[in-house]
Amino acid sequence: MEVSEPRLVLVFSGKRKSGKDYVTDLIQDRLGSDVCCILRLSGPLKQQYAEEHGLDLQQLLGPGPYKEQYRADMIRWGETRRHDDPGFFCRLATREACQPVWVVSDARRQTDLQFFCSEFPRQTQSVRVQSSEKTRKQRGWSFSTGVDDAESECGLDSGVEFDWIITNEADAPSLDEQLQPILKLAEKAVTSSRSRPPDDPVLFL
Ligand SMILES: Nc1ncnc2c1ncn2[C@@H]1O[C@H](COP(=O)(O)OP(=O)(O)OP(=O)(O)O)[C@@H](O)[C@H]1O
Ligand SMILES: C[C@@](O)(CCOP(=O)(O)O)CC(=O)O
Repeated sequence: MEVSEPRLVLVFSGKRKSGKDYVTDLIQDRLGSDVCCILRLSGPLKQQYAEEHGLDLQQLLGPGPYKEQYRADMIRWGETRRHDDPGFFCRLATREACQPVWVVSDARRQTDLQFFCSEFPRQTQSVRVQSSEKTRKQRGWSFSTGVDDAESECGLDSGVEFDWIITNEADAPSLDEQLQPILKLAEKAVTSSRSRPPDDPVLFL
């Protein structure tokens, strides 16, 4: 299914090891990859960084400890590119997206959210994934100065009224239950995209 403009853009943010990738993978699994794509703003950043530094891109993209050795430097490297053009990685990450539902897995800065809100004001919904420090530690997180106290991790801690908050904890309601309203919204967006011409943007929210 190909559309020229997304019908729904779900912009996710959350602290390291809150489970952004886990939750966004679940959404794609429930909706199917023909209608839902996952867009990682860090994807093109890591790709260029890996090429310039001779690193293993697959490991940089994965959940393991490899990427953590390079995180502080990747943040600095990305910020020099964002300095002149805050939408640089947002544009690169979205350029080949063709499904009606876009799931952006890793917004970190106000400028990331502003990009989608200004490009797709009617379709964009912000989603925060939250987990306790205890749970994040169990998933491998530990505080790192220069990372966990920097904009990359704290840029969306305040000043945003999220449309949805997902609590990714063992004792919270199941993710399927918490994601129900978002999945319904996505299904509605997909249904409306089937009944309208592809380039007719739709106000469905
Ligand atoms: N609800 C869950 N049940 C089981 N495992 C989970 C759950 N949520 C997250 N995890 C696991 O915790 C680890 C961290 O999750 P994930 O990679 O999704 O976090 P993230 O917020 O994308 O982290 P980062 O940005 O720091 O890489 C992964 O190994 C993931 O499989
Ligand atoms: C360098 C950076 O893109 C790393 C993101 O890695 P991850 O999404 O946590 O796997 C963070 C940033 O851009 O500030």
